[in-house]
Amino acid sequence: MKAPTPILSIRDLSKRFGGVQALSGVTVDIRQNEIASFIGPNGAGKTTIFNMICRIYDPTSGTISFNGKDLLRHRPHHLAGLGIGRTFQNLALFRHGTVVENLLVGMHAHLKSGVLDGALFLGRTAREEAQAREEVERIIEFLEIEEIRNQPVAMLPYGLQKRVELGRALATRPKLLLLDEMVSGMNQEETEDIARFVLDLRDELNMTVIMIEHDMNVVLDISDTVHVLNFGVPIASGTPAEVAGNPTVIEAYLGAAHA
Ligand SMILES: Nc1ncnc2c1ncn2[C@@H]1O[C@H](COP(=O)(O)OP(=O)(O)OP(=O)(O)O)[C@@H](O)[C@H]1O
Repeated sequence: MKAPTPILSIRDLSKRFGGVQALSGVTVDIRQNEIASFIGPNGAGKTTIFNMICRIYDPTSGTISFNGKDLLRHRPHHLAGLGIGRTFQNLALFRHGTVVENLLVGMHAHLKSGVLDGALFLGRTAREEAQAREEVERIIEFLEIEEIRNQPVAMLPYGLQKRVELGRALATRPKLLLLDEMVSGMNQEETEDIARFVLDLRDELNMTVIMIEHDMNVVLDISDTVHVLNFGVPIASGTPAEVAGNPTVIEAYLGAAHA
C-alpha cells in the first residue's frame, strides 16, 4: 500500500547566514496527526527550520511542501489561511488585552484572509463575528481558562500566559501547529498541563504538532517521532526510544542521563 502523503515534507534544506551554515541538507517528513519534535544543542538550527516553514527566511537551497504543495511560494501572512499556526519562544501577546481579546485577535487574523480569498464584497459579516466568538469559547473550554477569561494577560502568571499564547495560535484553526519551546520556564505542573493539551490536540482535534523542545521528559513522553540536529546537520530520527538509545545522540546532546 502506498504511504499517505506527509503533511509537511522537507527536502535537502540548507540555510547559510553570511559565514554561518545554520542548516545543511535536512530531509524530514512529518506525518499527518503526529507529534514530532526537533531537539539538539543550542545553535543546532531548530529555530531556523521553524522560521523557514513560517516563511520568515528563505532557504539557501532545498524545498518544503505542505499537503503536497510548494510552501516556499507563500509569504508569512498566508500561513494562517493555509492552516499553519505557531507559538513564539518569547510571548507574542497583546499584554494589556484580556484573554478573550487576545484570542479574538488571533481569530481575526484568520477571518481576514478568508474574507480576502472568498468574499471581498461582503466584508466581515455579523455571522462570521458570532462564529469567531463561538470558536474562542471552544478554545477557552479546551484550555480550561474560563476563570481568567476577562483578566488582562499581563496580570497572569507566566504559565497561564503561555497557555493563552497556545490559544492564540489555535485561534487561527491550524492543521499544523508549531510550538517553540512551549514549556521553557514552566514549573512541573504547568509543564504537565501543556503536555496533556498537546496530546489532546493530536487525539481530539486531529492536529499535527511540531515542537522545538529542550525538556527531554516532555519530548520522550509525548512525541511520536524525534528529529535530532547537531551543528545544522540531522544526526538521527526515530521514535523517542530509538533516539534516546542512539549513541551519537547521547554523545552530542543527551549525555548519559538518558542512556
Ligand atoms: N538571523 C540570523 N543571522 C545570523 N545567524 C543566525 C541567524 N539566525 C540564526 N543564526 C545562526 O544559525 C545557527 C542556528 O541557530 P538556531 O537559532 O536555528 O538554533 P537553535 O537550534 O534554535 O538554538 P536554540 O536552542 O539556542 O534556540 C546559530 O549558529 C545561529 O547563531
